[in-house]
Order: sequence, then C-alpha cells, then structure tokens
Amino acid sequence: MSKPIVLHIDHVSKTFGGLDALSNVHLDIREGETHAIIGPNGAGKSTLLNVCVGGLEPTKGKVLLAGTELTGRRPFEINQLGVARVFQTPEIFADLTVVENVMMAMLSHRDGAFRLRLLSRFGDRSETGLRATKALTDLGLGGHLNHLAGALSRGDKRRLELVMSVVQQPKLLLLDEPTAGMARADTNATIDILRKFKESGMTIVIIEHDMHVVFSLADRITVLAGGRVIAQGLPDEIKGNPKVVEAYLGEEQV
Ligand SMILES: Nc1ncnc2c1ncn2[C@@H]1O[C@H](COP(=O)(O)OP(=O)(O)OP(=O)(O)O)[C@@H](O)[C@H]1O
Repeated sequence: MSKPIVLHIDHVSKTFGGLDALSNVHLDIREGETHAIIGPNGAGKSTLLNVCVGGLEPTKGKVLLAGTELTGRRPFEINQLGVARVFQTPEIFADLTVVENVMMAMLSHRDGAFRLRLLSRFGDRSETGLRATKALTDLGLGGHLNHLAGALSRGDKRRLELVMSVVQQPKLLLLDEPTAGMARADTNATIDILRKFKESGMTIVIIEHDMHVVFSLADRITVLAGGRVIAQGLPDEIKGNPKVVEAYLGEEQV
C-alpha cells in the first residue's frame, strides 16, 4: 500500500505579469520520501517552494498539507502547521551558543515564538538542554556545543540550521539548495546529516542543482522546465529520460 500523501500540490500555476513561472504543476509528496525538484535556471523551482511556504499566492490551484489547505495562509501559520524551510541564508542567532540555538528552536516550537528570556529558565543541563546536546551530537555537531554560532564556518552554520529545523519535528522539511556554494567535503557532511533525517522517516523536498546530492538522497525526482513538469520518477528513470537529458542533465554532466 502506498504511504499517505503529506504535500499535495494541486494544479498550481503562477503568473508574474505575462510570464508563466509555473503552469499547472501537479505533484504529490508521500510520507518518508525525499523528493528532489531539479531543472535549469528559471524553471520555477524557487517559485514552487515559495508557493508551498506562503511566500507567494498561486494564480491558480492550491497546496494541501496532510489534507489542510495552505493556500492563503501566512508563512508563520504554515510553519506552525508543520512545514519547516531552510533557505540559502542561515537564520541562526549569532550571539548565542550552538546548543542555545537548538534550545531556542525547541522552545519556540513549544511556545509559538522565540523568547530569549526562556533560555535562562532552561539551562543547558535542563531536559531541553540535554535533548539539544543529543541532537547536535547525533548529527555531527557535538564538537561545537558551546561555541558561538556566529563563529562557525559557513557550512557548519547551515548544518546548525538544519538541526534547528528538525528538532521542531516538522511534518515536512523544504530545503532550497542546502549545499549551494559548498566545497565537496562540506557537501558530503551535509549529505550525511540529510541521510540521518531520511533514516528517521522525515519527509523532505529538496531543490538542488548538484546532481551528486540529488542522486545520493532522492527517492523520487521531479524535473521542471519552463514552469512545467517535464518528467517525474525514480532516480534511474530520470537519469535515462531523453527529455530530461536534453533539457537539463546533459549540461550538468551527471
Ligand atoms: N517575483 C518575481 N517577479 C517576476 N518574475 C519572477 C519573480 N520570481 C521569479 N520570477 C521569474 O519566474 C521564473 C522562474 O523563476 P524561479 O526563481 O522560480 O526559477 P528557479 O528554477 O528557482 O531558478 P534558479 O535555479 O535560477 O534559482 C523566472 O523566469 C524568473 O525570472
């Protein structure tokens, strides 16, 4: 039996002036699946992600999370419903330590807002502190627990943000090019973290240009070009699809 649908993108179109950035995109993301969305520059990938997180209203169609309509809701509400997003600029608290950042993410989930003064009530030896320490250690950031987040390398900052997003136990994690601009070693460290998220059963949508990342992680792939879905399937089906090679993969040297 197939797994339940977590995200249902129902015939979504988005027009900017006369430009069809998305045309009738229909896509289901199932529970526990890592679904990569690939395509050439300007294909509509970021527009699609923004429609899912409430940053943009679709011109037509709708998006549902486990049956609840997201379209028309504000980004904050969509986040509270269980959609976590990690975009390209890390959103971390530079003046707090790494473990405090993760504690903030945990406390914000409980209270619906980030509140600094809560940290003084929940020290790093509290239950929240110990859970934050465990999450960071399990995901390879245990060596940085008491370092200021602002002093981390760019790659570690982005991995910290990934940890902050999963401790909120989202129903769906949306990633926009999580390895963009990274050197290979950093990319591989990020792939390792994302593999652990996968193993924990998390549902993930990832936009990515780096085919090493895509083929290391994706269970299914959707290919967008010119705002339309031109192919969808298992990684091996996508690799061998002549339309995809012509529109995209040929130039990416898989
Ligand atoms: N706010 C906007 N106003 C007008 N046009 C836009 C806007 N956002 C995106 N577009 C246009 O919509 C099309 C799709 O853009 P989008 O950024 O979604 O593509 P993408 O696949 O994410 O590209 P890239 O891989 O380069 O990030 C492009 O032609 C882009 O110029």
